[in-house]
Amino acid sequence: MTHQTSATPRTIAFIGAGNMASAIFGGMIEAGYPADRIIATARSRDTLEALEQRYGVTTTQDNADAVARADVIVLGVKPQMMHDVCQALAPAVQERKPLVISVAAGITCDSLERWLGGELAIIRCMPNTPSLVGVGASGLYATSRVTDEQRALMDEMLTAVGIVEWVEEEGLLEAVTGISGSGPAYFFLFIEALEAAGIELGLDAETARRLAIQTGRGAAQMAFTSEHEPAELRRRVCSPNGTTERAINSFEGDGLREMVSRAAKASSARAAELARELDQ
Ligand SMILES: NC(=O)C1=CN([C@@H]2O[C@H](COP(=O)(O)OP(=O)(O)OC[C@H]3O[C@@H](n4cnc5c(N)ncnc54)[C@H](OP(=O)(O)O)[C@@H]3O)[C@@H](O)[C@H]2O)C=CC1
Ligand SMILES: O=C(O)[C@@H]1CCC=N1
Repeated sequence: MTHQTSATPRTIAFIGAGNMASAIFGGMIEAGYPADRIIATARSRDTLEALEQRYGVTTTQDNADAVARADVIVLGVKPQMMHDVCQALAPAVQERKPLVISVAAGITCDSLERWLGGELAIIRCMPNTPSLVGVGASGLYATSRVTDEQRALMDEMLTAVGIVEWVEEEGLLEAVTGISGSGPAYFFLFIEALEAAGIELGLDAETARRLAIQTGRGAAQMAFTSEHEPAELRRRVCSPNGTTERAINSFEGDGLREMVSRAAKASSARAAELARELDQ
């Protein structure tokens, strides 16, 4: 990871360093970001000790202390915790005025700004867990106080762990949630189902799992690198009147496309619902 936008890497405090936040900073460190510029907070000492050991980051249970030392804060607690965590942090945030990034599903910039005491540069981010292996996909929205330099810093942080798509309307982050935020789970489910089908067809569990995972990996890699669109790649697997055609017809007949559309819309709608439920 290069640091063209800043001579000295910024100190970044991850408030609530759970699955998602640690996937981001784990990926950043893997890409070369200095671990001593990352502060991670959580409630339990066990969580923090595991993070220290695995990534070499600085840790503390004191969120305000982490904010006091940071140029950028990444809020990574569950949406249901966000109000209380922000209210407790408001004095430290107002004193330091860091760039505020939230990865929480649903919670709007308006709620965050109100809970943190106002007049802040806020970026809302919808990342996903494959950031941990450098293949993340993040959607980003910035409020009007965010400077070009802060956008560039955010790009630098997240392109180290995957692709970045900025959206110009905050509401579109709910669409991003339904596609790429929740999306890894859809693909894991498909792998689980393919593995189970392999077992039903007589393969042993280990073989079925290895074949299912490698097939998902190969298909994604081909879709990513090929000059052809996914539909063309699919057609190239289907020999006329062959085996794949039977399987694809079975999926189409069972309404796979409609199922995927309903699932993505359900995730997206839940993000909007969380925003309404938790705005206070
Ligand atoms: N998981 C995913 O795929 C994605 C998640 N997100 C968003 O990321 C956020 C976190 O989700 P996820 O990482 O899965 O959840 P986790 O439960 O793994 O992480 C939450 C972390 O917050 C810590 N925490 C809780 N309360 C406090 C507090 N008061 N002060 C400091 N830390 C605290 C917890 O610490 P402790 O371990 O000590 O309990 C835990 O480490 C959510 O808002 C979610 O919407 C966004 C995109 C994808
Ligand atoms: O399930 C959730 O609510 C979070 C947000 C997107 C992925 N995981």
